[in-house]
Amino acid sequence: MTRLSVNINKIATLRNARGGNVPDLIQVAKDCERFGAQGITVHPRPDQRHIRYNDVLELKKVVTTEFNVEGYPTSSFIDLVLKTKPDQVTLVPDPPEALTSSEGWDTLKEGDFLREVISELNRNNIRTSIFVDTNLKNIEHAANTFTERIEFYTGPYAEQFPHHPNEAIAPYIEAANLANNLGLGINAGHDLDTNNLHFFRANIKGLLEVSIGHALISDALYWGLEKTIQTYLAELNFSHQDI
Ligand SMILES: CC(=O)[C@@H](O)[C@H](O)COP(=O)(O)O
Ligand SMILES: NCC(=O)COP(=O)(O)O
Repeated sequence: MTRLSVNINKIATLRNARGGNVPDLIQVAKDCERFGAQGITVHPRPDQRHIRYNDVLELKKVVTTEFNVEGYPTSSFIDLVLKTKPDQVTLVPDPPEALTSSEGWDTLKEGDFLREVISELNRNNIRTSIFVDTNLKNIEHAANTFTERIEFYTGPYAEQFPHHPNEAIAPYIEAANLANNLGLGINAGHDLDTNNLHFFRANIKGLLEVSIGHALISDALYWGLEKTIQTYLAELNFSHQDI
């Protein structure tokens, strides 16, 4: 089964535009779960332009599904997640000024750093996932970092999919096979949407979780949040009633 974790960064972007509490991030997280989401993802960035550190702490109090916090492991991020104790932390190698995530870890070069951070999270019973591209060397070395899971950066897949779907998925199939052989759990995310999700899910063996924000929240403007979440769940091959 592939779980859908809804990334609610964009709800915070909208809220922050006016300085008040509309839309209410906490209520949206609860409603995503009520509509069938099996997880909530947030990615607090250093400038807190969307998710604020306090949001993470408040969300922890209400999220009853899997709570996944993504980010670059600065000392303040590590302090935050140790205090919050989410179900999963996804480590992403974003520089502070990044517009959005656009690459995975170099797991050889950053191996010592990742091992140190992941060991600390493991000691605190927090599952880790690390954001990676499909370079097989990066998958191989990911297995030496003590991480339980990897998250495939699916931006390049999403970009190529409309023109050459088979070419777009090929490196992910190969990387997923290697990850499965190495015993790494597989998550995926970035620019997944209703056009490209089903094909990705159908081709990647052992896909445990997708986290989706930008396209899903944009679709919700037209279809409403409930119908949108139902639609994404259907693309993942199971419906609300089956959960
Ligand atoms: C790791 C990843 O792909 C997502 O967290 C994505 O970067 C969303 O972050 P933004 O909402 O800040 O673009
Ligand atoms: N980990 C990926 C994520 O949470 C959402 O990415 P996107 O759907 O906003 O591109």
